[in-house]
Amino acid sequence: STLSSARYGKDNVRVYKVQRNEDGTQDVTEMTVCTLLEGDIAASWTHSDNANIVATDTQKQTVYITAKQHPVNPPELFASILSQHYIDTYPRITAAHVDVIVHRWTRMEVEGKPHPHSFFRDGAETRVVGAVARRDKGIDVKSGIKGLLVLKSTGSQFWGFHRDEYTQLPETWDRILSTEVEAAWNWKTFTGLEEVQKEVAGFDQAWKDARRITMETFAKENSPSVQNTMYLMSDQILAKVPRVESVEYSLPNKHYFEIDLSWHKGLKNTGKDAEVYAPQSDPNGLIQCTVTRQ
Ligand SMILES: O=c1[nH]c(=O)c2nn[nH]c2[nH]1
Repeated sequence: STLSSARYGKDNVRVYKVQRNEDGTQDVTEMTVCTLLEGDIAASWTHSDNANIVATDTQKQTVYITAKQHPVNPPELFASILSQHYIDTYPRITAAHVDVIVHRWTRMEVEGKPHPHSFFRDGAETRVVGAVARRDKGIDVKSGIKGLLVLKSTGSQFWGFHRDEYTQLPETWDRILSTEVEAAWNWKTFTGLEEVQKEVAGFDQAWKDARRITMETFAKENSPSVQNTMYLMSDQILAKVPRVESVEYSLPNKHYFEIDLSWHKGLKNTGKDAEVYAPQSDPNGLIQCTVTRQ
């Protein structure tokens, strides 16, 4: 046998960092980090030789120390610093993958004012980042949104699709549309940390733009399909963020089925009379795309 590929590290490293500001307010960041290393490490798999293995526990400690000694925001900067650390520190490591999931702690409004040090978790939505530092090849950064659950009660259609003896789905010009947004945008490779540092303001702006574009397009478009709507979202993000080379969406179609209640005294609850629906846990549609610059 031959070892065709290998990477290893520590997953689910939970990190919280507080920033105590001059004005007495405090900011918090909570993330879950995964680091995976590649390089001249095959001997650990094939010859029980661990000489070049940076232990996963060492990687966990490195996450904590890096979070203490460097900014954790924007997550693209933190992930890039952490991944580049492995290339700079361990000659046998050739690639370091760092994935960061940032959880939401939204500042509370108390008596009409932002509270200096109290926050709440407004949803399972996360901001996600993947950074890969490769020796002598720069740093690739992928930013994204996960778990943003949205629904619209109308303004969604699906008709004109192929019909044959397997097709039961009726065409619709007015349906509920719900999805859990997974979106990502890939940045042009950074030559190194200096170039990442120059983009720091751009990372937060891009995340705000991508999140706004996603929700605005979802809300405003009378969607002819999930496919078309996600393409319009991607196109706008590419137009807004010149340094992004491609945009990816993966959108489950979380169905809400009409319930025919006509068996009960002729109760009308389908078509234009539909008001009570059955939300479906499964199965779900899944629509995916990658859109790149022309
Ligand atoms: O937006 C949609 N796209 C599809 O491909 C599909 N198939 N069934 N329902 C659907 N809705």
